[in-house]
Amino acid sequence: MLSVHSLVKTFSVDGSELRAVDDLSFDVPCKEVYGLLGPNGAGKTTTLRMILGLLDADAGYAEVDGIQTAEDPIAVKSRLGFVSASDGVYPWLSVREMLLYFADLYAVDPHVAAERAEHLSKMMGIEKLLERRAGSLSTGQRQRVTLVRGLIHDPPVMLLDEPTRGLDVVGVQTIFEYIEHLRDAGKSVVVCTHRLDEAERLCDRFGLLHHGRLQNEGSMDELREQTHREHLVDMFVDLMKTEAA
Ligand SMILES: Nc1ncnc2c1ncn2[C@@H]1O[C@H](COP(=O)(O)OP(=O)(O)OP(=O)(O)O)[C@@H](O)[C@H]1O
Repeated sequence: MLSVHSLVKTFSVDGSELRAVDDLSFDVPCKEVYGLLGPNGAGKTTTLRMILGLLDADAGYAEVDGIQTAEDPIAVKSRLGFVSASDGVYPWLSVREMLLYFADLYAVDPHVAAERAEHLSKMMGIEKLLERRAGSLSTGQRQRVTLVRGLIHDPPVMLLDEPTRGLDVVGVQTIFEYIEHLRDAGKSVVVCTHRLDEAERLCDRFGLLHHGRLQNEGSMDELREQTHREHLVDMFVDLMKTEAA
């Protein structure tokens, strides 16, 4: 279970204050896929960075299974998996070496890690790539490897930042199956994406973020009731229009 409580982050930009995340709260229980959605600059990545403990919040906190990021960052990190479209790989390691290296960083028992690497690699269709140098992989292959890497310590909470960016249709389908697997495995999942059509199909609940604030939150049906709009894309256009007016 992931809980975010009244998170605030302000940056100093060109001598003025920019409130990137403004009193943001949301919960993601087990077995739920939560779409944290918003236009460019809405505050999604800043929120993820605070949850991960990579950035200190000015106020508020994130909590994983009852443990606050600021109180015990290592315990929280061990319960979080993070996959971003901009993740790099260690080019000179083989895929297997890299997976086992990450497992070791998370203090996963080597036997468990070896079995998990095999199992997850089969699930994501990368078992034939295990001995390949990571630097020689295509974008889509690399993305699959980072998805496996994010799960190697079996975290209860997964954060996915633009997981389908740069992928072909088969790659996108793989991500969909991966997210279904995460849900079935009882994990709390946060997905940030600009692909609103994909988000509609994938997520159980949504938080629509604009200027660091949650403007609407709920299931698709609840959002429709709140906004009188059928699809996320129209809800977003309305949000942007409010700003322009
Ligand atoms: N280190 C920083 N210093 C100053 N401003 C920052 C910093 N990081 C983010 N910002 C600003 O905070 C705001 C929110 O940025 P953030 O990256 O969280 O948005 P986002 O919703 O992830 O956007 P995108 O969809 O474009 O990735 C933006 O206006 C951005 O310019």
